[in-house]
Amino acid sequence: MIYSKAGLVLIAVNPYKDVQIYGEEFVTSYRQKATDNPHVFATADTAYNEMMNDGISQSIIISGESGAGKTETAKMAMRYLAALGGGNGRIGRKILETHCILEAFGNAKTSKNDNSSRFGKLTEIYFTETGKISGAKIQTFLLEKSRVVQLAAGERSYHIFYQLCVGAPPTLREKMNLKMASEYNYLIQSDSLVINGVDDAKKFQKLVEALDIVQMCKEEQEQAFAMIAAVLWLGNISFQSIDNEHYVEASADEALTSAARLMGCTPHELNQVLSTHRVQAGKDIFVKKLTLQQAIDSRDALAKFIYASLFDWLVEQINKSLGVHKKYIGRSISILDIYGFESFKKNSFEQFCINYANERLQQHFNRYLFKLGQEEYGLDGIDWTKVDFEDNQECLDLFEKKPLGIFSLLDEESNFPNSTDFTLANKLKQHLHSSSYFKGDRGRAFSVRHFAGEVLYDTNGFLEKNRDSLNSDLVQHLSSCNSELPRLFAKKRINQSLKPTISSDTPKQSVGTNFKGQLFKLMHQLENTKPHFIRCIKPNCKQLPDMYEEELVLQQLRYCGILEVVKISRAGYPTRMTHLEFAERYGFLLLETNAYQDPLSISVAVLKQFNVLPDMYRVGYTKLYLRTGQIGALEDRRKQVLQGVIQVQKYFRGHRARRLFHEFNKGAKTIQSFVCGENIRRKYAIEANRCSSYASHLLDEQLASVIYLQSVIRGWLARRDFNNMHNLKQLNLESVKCRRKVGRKISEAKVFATLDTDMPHEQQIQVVPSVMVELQRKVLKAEAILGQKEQENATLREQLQQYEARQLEYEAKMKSMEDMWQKQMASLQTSLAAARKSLAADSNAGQRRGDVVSPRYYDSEDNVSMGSRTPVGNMPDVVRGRENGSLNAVGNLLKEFEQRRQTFDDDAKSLAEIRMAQPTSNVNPDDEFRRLKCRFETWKKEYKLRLKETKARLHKRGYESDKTRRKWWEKLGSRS
Ligand SMILES: Nc1ncnc2c1ncn2[C@@H]1O[C@H](COP(=O)(O)OP(=O)(O)OP(=O)(O)O)[C@@H](O)[C@H]1O
Repeated sequence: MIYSKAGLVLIAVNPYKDVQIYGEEFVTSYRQKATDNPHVFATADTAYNEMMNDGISQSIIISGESGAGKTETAKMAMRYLAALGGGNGRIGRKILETHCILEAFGNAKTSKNDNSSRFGKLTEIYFTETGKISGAKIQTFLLEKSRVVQLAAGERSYHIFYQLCVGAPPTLREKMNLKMASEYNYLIQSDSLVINGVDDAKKFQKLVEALDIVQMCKEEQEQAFAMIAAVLWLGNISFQSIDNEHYVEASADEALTSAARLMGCTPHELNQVLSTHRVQAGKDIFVKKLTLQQAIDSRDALAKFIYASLFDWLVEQINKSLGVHKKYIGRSISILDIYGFESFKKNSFEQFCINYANERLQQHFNRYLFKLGQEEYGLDGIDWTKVDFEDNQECLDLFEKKPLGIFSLLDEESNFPNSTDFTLANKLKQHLHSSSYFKGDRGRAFSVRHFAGEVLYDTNGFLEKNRDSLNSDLVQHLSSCNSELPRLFAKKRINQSLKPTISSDTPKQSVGTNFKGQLFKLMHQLENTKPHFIRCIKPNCKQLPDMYEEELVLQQLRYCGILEVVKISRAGYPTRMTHLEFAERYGFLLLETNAYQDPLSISVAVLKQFNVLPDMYRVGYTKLYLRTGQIGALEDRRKQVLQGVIQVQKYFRGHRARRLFHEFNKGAKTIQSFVCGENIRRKYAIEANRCSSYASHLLDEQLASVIYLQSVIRGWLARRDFNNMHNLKQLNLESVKCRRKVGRKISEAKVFATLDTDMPHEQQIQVVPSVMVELQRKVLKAEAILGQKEQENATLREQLQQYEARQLEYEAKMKSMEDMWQKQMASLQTSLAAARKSLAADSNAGQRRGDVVSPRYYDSEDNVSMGSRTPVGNMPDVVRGRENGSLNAVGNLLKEFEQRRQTFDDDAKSLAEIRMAQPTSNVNPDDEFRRLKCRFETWKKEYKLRLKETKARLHKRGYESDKTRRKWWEKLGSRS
């Protein structure tokens, strides 16, 4: 087990081997709280849950010596958080891939750690309200750039140099004129080019993949690799004396041309900037040649500047890729993985800064765990015996105090133009010798008593590194290069130098002051979060598994204050909660909830109910303080009860959901049945409409067929019956005797059947032959048919009688019409005859009197006039001649009358005949009679008119009638 807990601090011992405790099953196990064994996952889980529950940003502060496993632990914590708040998965993966990039460019092999982080790193992971990762931001601190140009024995430069040299594809190698690592001066300073068990080529492939994942385009990747190659080629630039004064210029070789090409300038330009220095004197600018050392420093400064700028640019690109929308920034978990405490044989400015950073972190650790906690006891009225701890405030003062702190003195000395590392060492010794944490040493050295041990520093290079001055010619040169990145780096540097300083008198911020400011900012940031501490312990100095150097471990535990943490945890009350928080969290566990009203009494009642001994907790004015392990029982019970509640809720909700489901299901089915019914009814109505016409047509056809069949069958039956009857008749006639015999035989048989039981049954059947049965059946059938026929006959007879009656009726009508006709004819004839007679008589009288008789108008009532014949014989003779025409006209009328009468008589007779002959004829005699009568009436009217006209004409011609005639007419009138 590599993890253990000391109070609130997780202790992680580096196993230096794969311990198989970081798999998915472990993530799930801690996520589901299936286990609560100390683990980095448990710490990350606590941080995540506290962030989600309390809405407060959290921090996981990982500290320990170099090689103690801080970076690995930070990676595991991030992996767990990525699994918890993976979001869409992409952002989580990106965060994890950043390790690969930053390790390649910011990690190197040191004597303490094969993969030592040479920069500090704070990764802030942002979460949404729902706990999903929304983005991240990486903050880096003070990259050890001296490593680019200077290596200690057994150490390597940054991994990327070796990875590029061995892993770059041929096209890239050709483009950058890349050689093997052993051909570059910067890399061969130490004898260590490879790391055991590490494949740099493979690492390069992984790096390219990671760059792809963080969406760095191939062009940008190539530009970054070109800068790495440029740094390598810069290191290979050599200088040669050009005069007796030892001024130098760069050798015009492959290194110069390659470096110049990669930077986007000419070899001449590069040579100029590396071997000369422009000095401004008033308005004049002088070009000062550089000595060999100055040229080398200039070259190395350029290489360091390019590399450090490239590292910052990479971090910027990564942050862009992990960028998060502002609205999501609110809650975060920050993971701090800062370089661990370092103590080498020779410690330089870098170690000085790194160890100062560790002092700051230790101070944060002490403040949170010892100072604040113990102060709080006093303020909250808890009886507490103070636990002593190693407070590093004095050590920090040694670094930070103004004006006599190391940083202030360093800055002061850095600003003196004639100062050297010696003058600096002397100054420090002079001003700080009274501090118990400072000790001056021989020559340029001094030592500081850090919380983790005493470290001897060599001030060699302190001033130069603190100044970090870059020849403005170099910056100018970079800004005029054709390549994009050198121009960008120069621009940034120019912008930084243009930034206003605190006052115009104060010089540009030194590296030390800048770093101090960065750390202050970092601490302020961490103070706004709830910290979770992880202390990494290095089990041995040989980086070997299963090797435990007790002394080394104890030293680390002691130095970082773990023993005090344990002491405080045991004596103190690490769990603290306000009364309200406690009552809200555990109050529901009380059996009698109504008995207590205020949070304090609820809290105390809960503690009593769970038998927490009075020694195990303290009640403060505002908070409850519990000893280690006491809250566990309460938490367990709470978890148990909550699980029970959830279980009950689950069943209740399940039941309610099921009931609702059944109700909805029933309702849905009812609606469905209605809808289905309605649909089917509608369909049926449509179908029925469509079929009914077809069915009726079919029915008609079937009916016709049935009738036809019936008629055929009936016809056949009638014919068969007729034939049977006919045959029967024949049979009757021919076999009267036979029948008599048969009848006798039957009666005999019947007698025998009744009397003679001896006679066999077969014989009895023979005696009643089938003929008899058949005959009887036929007789019955014939009788039935006969009855039917008789019925039909009776119907026909009845119909005949009806026809006859109607015929008689018609005949009677005809007769009466004929009679009337005859009468009218007779009357007309009589009228005409009388008219003729009277005309004749008038004619004779006229002859006798010799005067003219003027014609007279007849009465319009012709039927009256027709009742008598005109007395033609009485017509006067004198006018007879003239009257011949009139007589002719009368004759014509008479003739016409005769003809017409004949015609009407004929028509009437023929109609009567038709009626008699064809009672069912199409011709309707009644209608025909009516039409005939109509015709006759029309003709009669016309005829009367003409008769009247004729009379008038006669009268006009002066054919005066005499009294007789007038009398005749009057007689006619009286008769009517
Ligand atoms: N949990 C672990 N399991 C297995 N190996 C580990 C673990 N932690 C650390 N190591 C091993 O120890 C080495 C050093 O760890 P790491 O780089 O994390 O140390 P560090 O404290 O970050 O050092 P530095 O301060 O120098 O960066 C790793 O390369 C790895 O081989």
